Amino acid sequence: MRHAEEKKAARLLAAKRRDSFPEQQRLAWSDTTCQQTVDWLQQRKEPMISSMMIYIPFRSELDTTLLIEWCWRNGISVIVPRCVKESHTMELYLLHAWDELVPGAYGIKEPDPATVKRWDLAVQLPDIVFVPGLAFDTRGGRLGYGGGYYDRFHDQLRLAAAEQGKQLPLWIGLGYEAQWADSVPMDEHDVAVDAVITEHGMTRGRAAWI
Ligand SMILES: Nc1nc2c(c(=O)[nH]1)N(C=O)[C@@H](CNc1ccc(C(=O)N[C@@H](CCC(=O)O)C(=O)O)cc1)CN2
Ligand SMILES: Nc1ncnc2c1ncn2[C@@H]1O[C@H](COP(=O)(O)OP(=O)(O)OP(=O)(O)O)[C@@H](O)[C@H]1O
Repeated sequence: MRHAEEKKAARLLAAKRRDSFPEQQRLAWSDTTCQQTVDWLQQRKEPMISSMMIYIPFRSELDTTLLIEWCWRNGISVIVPRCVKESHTMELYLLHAWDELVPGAYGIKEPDPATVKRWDLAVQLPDIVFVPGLAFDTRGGRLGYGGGYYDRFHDQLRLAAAEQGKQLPLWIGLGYEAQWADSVPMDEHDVAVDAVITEHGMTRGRAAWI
């Protein structure tokens, strides 16, 4: 990986910065960002989405609670990942309620695999994937925790989309304004986000058409 050391340093800085904001401030930004996302979804001309994949926040990440609850109220399927540490891959589940979550890898809450229904990518792709990040740049660069989970997951999506003759889901970062970086180091395997939504609204990366 060309940028391994540079990314490691950038991760430490970005995590420290994100952690430095008081929780109440982060929650207020999170709620506004969720509302910005709902506004964007509602003004889109294309057919209404029927499913989205979204992360359950941990550490000081942008809190997705309001967006998830809005989806539940509006009949949109909420697909949540579960980390498989051994392979650094993610399994998907269809989440209906908060009590379906249990503590998982890295302390991230995840769907209880014993009781929650699996979501099969070979049957249906999510319309949108909302991705977490430590930092973003305006060209779509995204800095993750370094597990390669979302990059590997994107490979799976590409395969499933090709098999089904479908378009790839929109790949959208959620974060605070304070998480913008001048330039995030990107390696060959890194997938750029189509857009980033913050408390100030949506910034399109390469995808001006969204
Ligand atoms: N909410 C959420 N879920 C997510 C992610 C995420 O960023 N946010 N991930 C996005 O990919 C994956 C989890 N990735 C993770 C990768 C590493 C560490 C972690 O604790 N790393 C150590 C350093 C490890 C090392 O370098 O030895 C650390 O940060 O202390 C946590 C999560 C999948 N699920
Ligand atoms: N598509 C892939 N297939 C195989 N290995 C990959 C893939 N993408 C990333 N990796 C490996 O995963 C490791 C972490 O990559 P990277 O630092 O880009 O993660 P990240 O994007 O910060 O993390 P995440 O996607 O989990 O948020 C690297 O060792 C990289 O080589």
